[in-house]
Amino acid sequence: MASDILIVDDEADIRDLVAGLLEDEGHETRTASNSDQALQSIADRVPRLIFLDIWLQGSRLDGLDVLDAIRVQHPEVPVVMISGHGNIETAVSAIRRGAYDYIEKPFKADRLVHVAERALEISKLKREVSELRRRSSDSAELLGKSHPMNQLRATIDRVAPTNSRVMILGPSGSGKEMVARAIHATSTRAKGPFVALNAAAITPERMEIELFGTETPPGVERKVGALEEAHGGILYLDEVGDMPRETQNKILRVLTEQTFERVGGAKKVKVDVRIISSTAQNLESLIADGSFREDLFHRLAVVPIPVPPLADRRSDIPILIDAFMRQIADQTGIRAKSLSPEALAVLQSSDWPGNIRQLRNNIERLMILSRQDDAEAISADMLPHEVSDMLPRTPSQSDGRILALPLRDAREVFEKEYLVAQINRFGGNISRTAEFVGMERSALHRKLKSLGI
Ligand SMILES: Nc1ncnc2c1ncn2[C@@H]1O[C@H](COP(=O)(O)OP(=O)(O)OP(=O)(O)O)[C@@H](O)[C@H]1O
Repeated sequence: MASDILIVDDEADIRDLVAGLLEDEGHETRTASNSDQALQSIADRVPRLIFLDIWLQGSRLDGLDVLDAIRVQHPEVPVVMISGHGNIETAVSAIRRGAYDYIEKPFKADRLVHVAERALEISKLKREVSELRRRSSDSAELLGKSHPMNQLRATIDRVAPTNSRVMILGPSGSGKEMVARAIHATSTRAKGPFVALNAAAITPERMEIELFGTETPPGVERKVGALEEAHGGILYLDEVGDMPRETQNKILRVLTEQTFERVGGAKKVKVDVRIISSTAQNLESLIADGSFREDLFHRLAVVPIPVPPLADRRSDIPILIDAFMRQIADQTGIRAKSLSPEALAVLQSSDWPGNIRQLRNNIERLMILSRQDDAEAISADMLPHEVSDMLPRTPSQSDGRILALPLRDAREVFEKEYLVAQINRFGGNISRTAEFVGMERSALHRKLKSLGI
């Protein structure tokens, strides 16, 4: 298949020769005779493959500098260096700096064509792998039909196409990273990378290397920082609330200056990255006590997106359980089971401080524990203690039994008592009670009236 190939060489003969040989193989070629022309040509349209002369006479940058610029901006494009006779050492160091291969002048036609075909094949495979990765991350669908989830999805749809910096706020395990991935998947950067960095888990010294990468002498392998890795895509900074002050200063500098220097280097590097951050902490109180920079907060949280705790969207729990059972069955081969209405009600009534992650872990544990059991349905007494311990207690329902029953089972027995308990539990909030018991708000109102509540 015809591929767009850029040939960069200061010698017109070499440019014409390489172009001619590749065109004979059916490829399209463009040429550049110096570094600026080359960078401009790449900026106009990213080629599939680049042949790059190591010595670019009369150019602002030499071939290795152009290579560095390509590696930063378009790491997916393979670069084959063209080296003069006796330049092998430089060619080898170019490979260490990320060139795909080199050809030595004078080169044989079949060697040139072979190197080009192989480089194109490898880059095609890389594109396919990243496309598959992207699709598999897209398939991690945000589940839930509750009102808060619908609102969250609408917010994601609104912010995704913009370039605004988003801060996702919510307790641990509530799905903040999934929201960030959903924004990525529906944004104009969906084809670009999604790079996640947990700001809390990294010391300030290490943070600099992880974010900015290193500039090393030729021949020494360099670390590509998360900012460069995320070029053209999204950098997800997880747990910014736990970030040490020093790290906050460094991130603020990148956001204000839009450029950074690699560790050990002086060159300004510019990247095109959208930053999405998240925190489970209350940033307002961290700002009040001086442990989080207010200016950084305003720069990161241009659009704050709250993700509600699972306890605020209990009506999603049956959908989540069902999906997790199927996913875990697919992954482990353990047969998915159903839950008795009582077991489901207990799971729906529990408080889940660890949110969706805790729910998923418990479902996995339940499936493993009930693996040998012949019963079709998992009953309430098979639930781990961790789950029943999370049931909210009220003085009138000290054993949690009534709270644990869904409306459909409790109706005939103690409908009135059940509804009073749920209303008390949600502090008199009719909307939340209606959502929990699975009724329309107006229907619940009518029901309460008819029961004299
Ligand atoms: N709406 C959802 N639908 C399906 N699965 C979800 C949903 N939200 C979260 N999950 C699942 O719950 C788990 C935790 O989600 P995630 O890692 O996004 O949470 P988090 O808030 O970023 O956690 P932390 O604060 O610990 O970083 C993951 O396995 C994720 O796939």
